Amino acid sequence: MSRTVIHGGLVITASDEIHADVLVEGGRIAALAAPGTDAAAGWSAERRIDATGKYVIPGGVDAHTHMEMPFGGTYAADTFETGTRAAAWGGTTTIVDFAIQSMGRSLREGLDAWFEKADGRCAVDYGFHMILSDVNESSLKEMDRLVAEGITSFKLFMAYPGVFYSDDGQILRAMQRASGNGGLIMMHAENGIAIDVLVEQALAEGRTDPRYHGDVRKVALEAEATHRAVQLARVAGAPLYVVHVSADEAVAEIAAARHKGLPVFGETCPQYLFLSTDNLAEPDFEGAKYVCSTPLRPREHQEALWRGLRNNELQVVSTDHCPFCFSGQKEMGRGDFSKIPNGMPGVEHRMDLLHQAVVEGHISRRRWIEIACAAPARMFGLYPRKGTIAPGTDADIVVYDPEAEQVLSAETHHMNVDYSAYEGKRITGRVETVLSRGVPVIEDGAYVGHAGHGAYVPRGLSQNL
Ligand SMILES: NC(=O)NCCC(=O)O
Ligand SMILES: [Zn+2]
Ligand SMILES: [Zn+2]
Repeated sequence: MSRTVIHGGLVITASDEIHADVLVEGGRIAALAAPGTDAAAGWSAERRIDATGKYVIPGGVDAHTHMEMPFGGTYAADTFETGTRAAAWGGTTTIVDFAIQSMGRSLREGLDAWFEKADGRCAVDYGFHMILSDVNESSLKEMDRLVAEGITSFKLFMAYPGVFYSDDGQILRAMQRASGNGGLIMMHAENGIAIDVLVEQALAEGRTDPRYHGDVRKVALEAEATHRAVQLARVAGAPLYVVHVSADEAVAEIAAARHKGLPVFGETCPQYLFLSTDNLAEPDFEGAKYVCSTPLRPREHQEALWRGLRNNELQVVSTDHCPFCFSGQKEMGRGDFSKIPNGMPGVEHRMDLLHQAVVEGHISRRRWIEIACAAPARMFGLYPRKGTIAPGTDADIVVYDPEAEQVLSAETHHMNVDYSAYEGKRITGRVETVLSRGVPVIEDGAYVGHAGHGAYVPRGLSQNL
């Protein structure tokens, strides 16, 4: 069994910061010992990593990605191969992607298609959620079987009528089913019926630029849908996880539900924490790069999101990585913002952007690891195998240099997309080494992994409840 020692670093988990030497045996962490143990005892190992002055942190868990997702007549530009490689570059060692049930088809067909896309192609480990597009008696029954197989979370949409949309009755039925089988309902909370009216009116009045995408997807319509989702979950007796929360009033809805003791959880994404409607308003159609749903909000919303993350009103930061190239894909919406494919790239930058948030004082180091590693792992039934550093857990480990300086750019990123949403942004901190189940994937600033190393991980029930 191959052995690796990481010595001299500061091991940071969601609960502790300790200077320790870490021994990896095969794919697992075998021991943590006082600093200097390795030097004194001479642990036998094939590989020694000097982490002096560096952080030793769990690999990131990104619980919201869309590799090769079909949307608006095109596909998200990252494949499982390119997207998981980019994830590895950024210190993320597990993704949970969304398999999609097509209208009129079974969950199984959708799931099989996603297994086919991912199998043998991933650089790091992966699991699946299931998007329910067609809630009916048979798909409800299938939910039970999927939960038993390790697909333990289901996304429903209150937006996108005619595509992914479920009405309140369908949502209630799915939540009731989840309350019986232990599954977790993830909600895209925007009132899509009302939004479509506003889209139609905007286009009829000649308001066609990307910034109107943000205008029509009103804060009130995110807050209203969030409130409705909470009440439906309450009636069903089911837990609820609200994805990509962007608006202060939606955070308030989640906080109010949690205050009442309801099992309601919230996720936000780096784009809502670092970008704003100013980006959507960039001239020459450049705003299209920032079209995603829920939309970017005015800067004032960011403080509520940071506060929510600090106070545990929001538990997780995922990327909602869903990249479309500016050229040829985002451009499909020139003259009609509603035809711009929704989604932004980000899987590579989440750990760095959140470290920047530590540097800027928004969150503590341990909260960084909680929201990016431990909480998503617990929320989606992967903990403690993923999301922490402890004996017996998978050796998904990042050696992170907190002093290194870097500038994010499309010139240097590894995502398969022709722009960076963070072009020119300076970051203090950088991933130096990444191990996935003990195997080096990033070493000395080079990718040393391979497609197919990443394994499918069936998940348990959510442990956050
Ligand atoms: N978020 C987004 O704009 N695209 C991906 C699909 C979704 O998460 O709703
Ligand atoms: Zn969504
Ligand atoms: Zn998404």
